[in-house]
Amino acid sequence: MEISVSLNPGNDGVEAVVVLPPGVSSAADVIVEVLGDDTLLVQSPSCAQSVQAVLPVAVDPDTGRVRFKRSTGKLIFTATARRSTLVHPAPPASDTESIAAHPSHPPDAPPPELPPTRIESEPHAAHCSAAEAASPSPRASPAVQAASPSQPDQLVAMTMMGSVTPSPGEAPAPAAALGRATAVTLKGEGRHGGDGDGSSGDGSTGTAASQLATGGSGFGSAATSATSSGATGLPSIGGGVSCVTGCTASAPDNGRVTSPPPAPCTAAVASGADADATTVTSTVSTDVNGGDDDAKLYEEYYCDSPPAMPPPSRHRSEHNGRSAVHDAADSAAQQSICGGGGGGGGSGVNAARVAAAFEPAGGTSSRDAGFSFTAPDLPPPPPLPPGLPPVAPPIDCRYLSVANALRVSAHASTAAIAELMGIHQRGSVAAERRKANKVNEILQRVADTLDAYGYAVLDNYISEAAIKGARAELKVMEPHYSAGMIWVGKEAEAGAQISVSSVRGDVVLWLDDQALNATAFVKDGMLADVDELVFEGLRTRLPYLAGLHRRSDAMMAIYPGKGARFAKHVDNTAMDGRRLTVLTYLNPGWQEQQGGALRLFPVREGAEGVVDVLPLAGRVALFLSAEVAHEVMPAYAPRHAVTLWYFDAGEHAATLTAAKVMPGACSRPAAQAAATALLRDLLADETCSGIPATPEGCAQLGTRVAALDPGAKQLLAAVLGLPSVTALMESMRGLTPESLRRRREELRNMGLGTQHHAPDTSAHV
Ligand SMILES: O=C(O)CCC(=O)C(=O)O
Ligand SMILES: [Fe+2]
Repeated sequence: MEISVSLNPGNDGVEAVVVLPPGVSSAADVIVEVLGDDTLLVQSPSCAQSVQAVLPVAVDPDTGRVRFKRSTGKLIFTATARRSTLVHPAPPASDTESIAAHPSHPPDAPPPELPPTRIESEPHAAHCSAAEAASPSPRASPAVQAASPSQPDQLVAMTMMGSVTPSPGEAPAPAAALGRATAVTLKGEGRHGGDGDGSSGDGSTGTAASQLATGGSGFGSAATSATSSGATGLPSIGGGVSCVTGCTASAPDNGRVTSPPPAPCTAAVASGADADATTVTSTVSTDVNGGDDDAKLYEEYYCDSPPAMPPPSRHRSEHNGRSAVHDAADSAAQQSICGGGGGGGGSGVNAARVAAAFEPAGGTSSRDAGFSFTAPDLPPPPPLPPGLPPVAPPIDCRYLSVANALRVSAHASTAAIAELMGIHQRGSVAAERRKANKVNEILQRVADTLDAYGYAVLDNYISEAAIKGARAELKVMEPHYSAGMIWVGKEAEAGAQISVSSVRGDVVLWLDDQALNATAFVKDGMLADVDELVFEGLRTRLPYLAGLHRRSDAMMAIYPGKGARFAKHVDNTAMDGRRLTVLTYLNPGWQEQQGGALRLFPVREGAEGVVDVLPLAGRVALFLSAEVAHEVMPAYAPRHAVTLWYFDAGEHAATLTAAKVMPGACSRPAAQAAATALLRDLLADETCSGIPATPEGCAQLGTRVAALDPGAKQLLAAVLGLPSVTALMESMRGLTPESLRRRREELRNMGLGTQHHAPDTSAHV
């Protein structure tokens, strides 16, 4: 007999009844985890079985509880629903021209009706019947309760590496000033070497920044005000990370409204334990990921990524000794934590811990009871204008896509459709006017949406042909992708650049304009259209975008699946010039159960506080870089996206000027490597760090820190948010086993790292 799981959705969460196979007689022999927030993983190492079941509501993994009912021999897992709102694709525009471009939506088919807080979903292509049976209909989907505002959120300071593309006529930034660690660009020698080290003394601006401090429990007992990381002082892309407690508290409780979550396709209806519950059974854990290519990519870049199957909960090892399966999983987890060898800068850093070395100093925002989302100098965002739905309806931009297609040859097939649609009638004044009006109307809707909500979702903006072509072009470049880098440190120049896959699990490739010339679909079919949208469509319509003058290089990103994610962050907390973040998704056939949603945390009063945006092919998501916190939910299939940031001329110029006048701290590669290696050991799990939380361990740590060269010490101090090397040495002297342990525990509790998705199993009986 196999493990089977019956799912019982309730109004405020879900209950899963797990029927154990014979021989498994205690909860202690079973490991229950939540993957992402909607997949339950039940493992029985003793009988080498595991089952995944897609939960009918997204749950908050931290609320998960497992009870064992001796009377029935069943495990009962319960978790509270997470409140978020999934953005479903925009329905096709109802105008006949757009409809004509949708062979699947004949002109006489009425567009689906829109409920106030969401967009009706187009039916999923391939639902398993089990899923259908197991899940309530979207309309019947229960409203779920608000995420607990008391739940601690995380604050991480990190900055993504990046680069900017100068405007035409503008001199490119000097290579050293770019400060990229492993940003790889296919072309452009000199500017885009693999190790831009930023060592030439470009400093960080120290301009507006979130107040971060180390807190009192570990290193640096004196809370220090440290400047949030960012690409301050650099044309490289920065992004401080602020996660905010209570960000959803004021939003109306509209619930997460989703389509029926399809079960993994190996699921089958089984006669379950409880007659009144639908049972979803599967014999093995399923992996919706793609094929060998992805596995290879994963292996190549993700030796420290969360494993496909999260490590077993701590409960088991604490109470029940170890089993072979557990050992294997743990060793995978440890590998994920410890990563490869020393050196620093490599993928072996337990960066979740490193990144989490920052703690919130406390409330700094007048707007929120918790922490500041935004750069402090920004005015509070305006409330949502009355009468608008709490979630910005996605805007169907197929018409724009087709109109854009007329400009470029890459769109041959959509251009043909345009011809058919009658908008490509050269010489017809009426047609041109009609087209211009229509384009204007859609662009205005985009601008109004962005203005009202701080974000906008555009569906079908990039044509299928362009997506297909771009994917083919990018496939060729895949060997050049490398792990996404983040800055960890109070100042971009003083922090370490490390690969932190548990925080940022993508691999990226930066394409500057020169490299883009080697592409057709990416450049002309995609990015030209996005530039057009921003510079022509939005810059003229929104006053605070009027200063947009250039954009970053294109950051092509792949999340290889296996739970790769990007932790919650705000792109620009350091006033580095970035005003608008634009994401383009390239994932045909993306399914909800594959995860990978862009989760937005808009802060407009009256708007829904959490919105999930699936990375659907052709979809473009825009948001204000300094306002909207966001994260990429764990992706269980390869997820392709392009990120562009658009810079405000004034803010950007100030950043660049400051970079020139403020010589930075040391970021020489050797110092960085040494600091990063120590950080890894310092913050990694005790089991693999080699620095136990004992008096000897603390002493050892102190000795190692003392032995670092001054540059490395300076980096370490910066990364830990300490004001000086002296403060670092003091904090080492004051370190106790208890404070070291506590710090590590805090890091775990911050939700980063391998324990993130583990429900609390302490209620085992
Ligand atoms: O890929 C996404 O949806 C978001 C990526 C992101 O947050 C970033 O690149 O800063
Ligand atoms: Fe971001």
